This record gives sequence, C-alpha cells and structure tokens, in this order.
Amino acid sequence: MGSLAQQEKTVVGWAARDASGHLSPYTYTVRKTGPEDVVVKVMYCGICHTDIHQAKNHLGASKYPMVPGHEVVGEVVEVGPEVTKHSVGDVVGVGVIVGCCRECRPCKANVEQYCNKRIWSYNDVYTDGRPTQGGFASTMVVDQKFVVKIPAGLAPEQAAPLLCAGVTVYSPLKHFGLMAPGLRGGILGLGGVGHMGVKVAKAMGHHVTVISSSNKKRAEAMDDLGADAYLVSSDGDAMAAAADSLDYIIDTVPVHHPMEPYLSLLKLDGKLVLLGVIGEPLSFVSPMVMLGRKAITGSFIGSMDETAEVLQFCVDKGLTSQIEVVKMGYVNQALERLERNDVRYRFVVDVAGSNVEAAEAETNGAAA
Ligand SMILES: NC(=O)C1=CN([C@@H]2O[C@H](COP(=O)(O)OP(=O)(O)OC[C@H]3O[C@@H](n4cnc5c(N)ncnc54)[C@H](OP(=O)(O)O)[C@@H]3O)[C@@H](O)[C@H]2O)C=CC1
Ligand SMILES: O=C/C=C/c1ccc(O)c(O)c1
Ligand SMILES: [Zn+2]
Ligand SMILES: [Zn+2]
Repeated sequence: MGSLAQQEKTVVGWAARDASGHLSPYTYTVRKTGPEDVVVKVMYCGICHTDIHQAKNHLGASKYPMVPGHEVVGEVVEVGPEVTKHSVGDVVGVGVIVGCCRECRPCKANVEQYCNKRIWSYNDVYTDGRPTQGGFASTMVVDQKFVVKIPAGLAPEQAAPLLCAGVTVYSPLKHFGLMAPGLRGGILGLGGVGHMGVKVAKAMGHHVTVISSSNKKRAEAMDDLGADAYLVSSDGDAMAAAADSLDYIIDTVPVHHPMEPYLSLLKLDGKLVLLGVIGEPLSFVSPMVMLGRKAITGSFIGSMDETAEVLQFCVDKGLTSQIEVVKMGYVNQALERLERNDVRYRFVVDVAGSNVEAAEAETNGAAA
C-alpha cells in the first residue's frame, strides 16, 4: 500500500444518468494526486443554467453518468509535490475549465478558455482517459493552473457564483473596452449571470438598463441591485422609446429569441454580446447591424487571470452575489425552479453541509 496520495479516492457526487437531468447519488473514483494536482474538499457549488443544458442534453453531447457543477468553492486538503500556487487549508475555487494544451495561441496569450483542447470540468474526458466530474460532489482533483485562491473578504458561498457568472460578465466588458465609467449598458435576462452583470456594470460606473421578459423583477432590480432603468421586452412603446440608447447589451437569455428588438436599442458602434448557450440559429436582417455599425459577438467565461481579477474586483467594490443556499437533497427542486425562472438569483448548494450519500427523499428540503 502506498500513501494516501498514491491512491485513487472514492467520491460521492450527484449525477444525472440520462436526459431527464435528474440527479442522484453516484459513487466513483478520482485520480491519484498528480505532481501538480490540488485535492479540493468541496464546500459550496453554484447552480448555473449550463448545468441544466448539460444534464438535459440540450446540446446533444452529454455523457452519463454526469456530475454537474462548475462554480465550486472548497478547501485544499492535499497537494501534489510540485504544487506552488496553493497550500493545504487554502479556500479555493474551480470553474468551467480544468485543462488546456498550454501550447496554442490562446493558451500562450493566457486566454486558455479559448483553447480548442480545453477540458471541461464535467462531461469531458481528462488526459488519463477518465471522465471529468464536477462540483456537486465531496471532492475534486484539479490541476493547480485551474484552481484560484478565494481572496479574504469573500464568503465562500458568495464567491461560488463569481467563478462562472461573475467572470462571464467581467471578461467581455474588459475585453471589448467597456469598462469606462458613464457607459450605458443593457443586461438582457435577469438571472444568475444577468444579476452579476448589473452589479459588475454598476460598480464600473455604468448606467444600467435591465431588459426582462416580465415586470416581476422590476422593484428588486431597481431597489436591490441598483439598476437605473427597467424595460419589459414585450412593451413595444417602452422599447421604442429606448431605441438607440445603449453602448452594449449583455444577452444572457438561455433560449432562442429574436435579435432585432435588442439591436434596435444599441447606439452607433454598440455591441451585443451573446452569452446564452442556444443550439438553434439566431437571425436578423443585415441593415439592423449595418445602419449603425453594430457588432454582434459572443464571449465564453473568462481566463484564470480574469477569474482572479473579478474576485478581487468584487472584494474591492464590496460586491457579493445574491444567492439562495440549499442542501444537496434539494438540488433537483432547485434545478426545476431555475428552469422555470424562479430563483433570486443563484442557487448555491451547501455541499459540505449536506449528506451527499443520502437519497433525496431523506434530505429533501431547502436549507437556510
Ligand atoms: N457564455 C458563457 O461563458 C456562459 C454562458 N452561460 C449561459 O448563459 C445563459 C444564462 O445562464 P444563467 O444566468 O445561469 O441562467 P438563468 O436561468 O439564471 O437566467 C436566465 C434569464 O434569462 C431570462 N429568460 C428569458 N426567457 C427565458 C426562458 N424561456 N427560460 C429561462 N430564462 C429565460 C430570465 O430573465 P428575465 O426574467 O429577466 O426575463 C432568466 O432569469 C445559459 O444559457 C447559460 O448556459 C452561463 C455561464 C457562462
Ligand atoms: O456556464 C458555463 C459554460 C458555458 C458554455 C458556453 C458554451 C458552450 O458550448 C457550453 O457547452 C457551455
Ligand atoms: Zn456556468
Ligand atoms: Zn491551448
């Protein structure tokens, strides 16, 4: 028998077995701790709409059993001998990506999320041939490059949504030169990603308009999140009155939707940044972009550098995510509520505080 580090570890996670997306306890092994590996005991894991897309096979590439979860905060419990970035006892985060080639142009430019050999934190295969499994589990083993330190001043459960939702809005604002104070931004879809969009954009000094599918979130958007204006997308008069007013729109809608009503809101040179994962073609007529030199673009999470940056940005600006903490036994109800747009604004699973081995009937119920 070798030391603990030389052995595979048995882990219990909650896995989907098929496209119903229903999660239930699943026991599997994770690799022996490699030289550059960090073993993370999961404390909290946020629930992103991508977890629904993946668990329910919306993109047609899901493999089962699948343990979702990519907004992971945990404690380092073991490190490989060549780990320099992290120590046992550190509180750290893991996001959407756990591997890349390190040789291609994106990797060399430290935008490894755009590496064509990226390895996803779940629903993928690691370099050793094992399936990757995500953060709705007791433990993850992750290469140190893809582990970020959670700075002091951020509660671990608050930090979890920053690892996907937070960096996903921060990265395009930075990359497209949209950080200057005074810009007028639109946040389309006020969910997990969208609410971080409002908070981050407000902290940058922008005038922020929420564009929502209903009036239900108006008061909280304005009063709690600090938005400056609120548009209901089906209100034709209000949409017309807001034409030609925005420098950018961060589009977080997770389903097919028309583009033209939102392109109309952009000023000359305005940018529509697509973040939602939509497996059907979107459409617009070319004058909608030509007659205003407008740009439709997209963005995918953020780099590890940007992840560290957004965490520090939130500390510096006093930002937190707005979350509902639940136990693992509630995860299926949480996924259903997320899908029917009934969460303010991110569920975070208290993994360490749950009995992950128990079937949901025994642990059913939300937790404070
Ligand atoms: N590009 C990237 O790197 C990333 C992409 N994503 C993707 O972004 C999208 C949003 O993720 P997330 O914020 O977690 O999702 P949420 O479900 O939390 O938020 C989506 C919001 O979109 C609006 N919406 C409009 N129509 C619908 C509909 N039919 N069903 C549900 N919501 C609707 C709702 O806002 P309202 O009530 O205001 O209308 C809802 O709150 C997903 O597709 C996700 O996969 C997520 C993270 C990273
Ligand atoms: O939530 C994070 C991941 C987003 C994502 C973006 C694009 C894509 O094709 C995915 O499968 C996931
Ligand atoms: Zn996500
Ligand atoms: Zn690469």
